[in-house]
Amino acid sequence: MKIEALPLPDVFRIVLQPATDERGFFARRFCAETFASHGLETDFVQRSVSYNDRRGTLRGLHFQISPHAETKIVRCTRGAAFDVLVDLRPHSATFGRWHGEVLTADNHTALYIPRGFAHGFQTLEDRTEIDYEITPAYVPGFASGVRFDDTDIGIAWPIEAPIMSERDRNLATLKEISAAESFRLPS
Ligand SMILES: Cc1cn([C@H]2C[C@H](O)[C@@H](COP(=O)(O)OP(=O)(O)O[C@H]3O[C@@H](C)C(=O)[C@@H](O)[C@H]3O)O2)c(=O)[nH]c1=O
Repeated sequence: MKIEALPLPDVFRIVLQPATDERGFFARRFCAETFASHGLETDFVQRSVSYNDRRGTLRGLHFQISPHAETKIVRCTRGAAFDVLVDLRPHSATFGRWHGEVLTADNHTALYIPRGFAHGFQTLEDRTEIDYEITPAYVPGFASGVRFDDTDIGIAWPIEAPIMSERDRNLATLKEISAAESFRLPS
């Protein structure tokens, strides 16, 4: 497994290094020692799956507010998705900046998204499945998010007219979140 730094601090790409033979391959996709040596969390307490019927489905941008902010490992196990994370750490030099990667069932790539970031994705194929490893445990009342089309973030989503939940369409902008006392960031 290779752990590669990405343009935003503390975000990593995890790429499998398959040992291939005539049967197929074997590859490690989690190693506590390797993760710890890169300063990454090792105690993921929940695994979840997101199944999406249609190409163009967009979920996000989501985060859990403090003190239940989550660290996630995200991979695609079926189909393909454009996966996006946004730095929402108020004191970060890259606050408000986004990064996107294409994850597919075949490119054997996962993203490590630390607490303090918002996360979302848009599916590039029908019947796309996204697999999560999450820590700490999900707490429903602490779910929050920021608008997918916030112009201050400026994400270049690949497919127009996304299929989305009403909740996600009505999320606040980063400016609204930062200005309102009742809104809180993930850290
Ligand atoms: C996210 C989540 C939801 N749930 C429940 C709450 C709700 O009843 C149902 C569906 O939840 P949602 O509508 O929030 O699912 P969804 O819109 O897919 O939310 C997910 O979006 C992506 C972008 C992420 O980054 C995830 O962490 C998560 O926020 O599942 C859990 O039990 N555990 C979880 O970790």
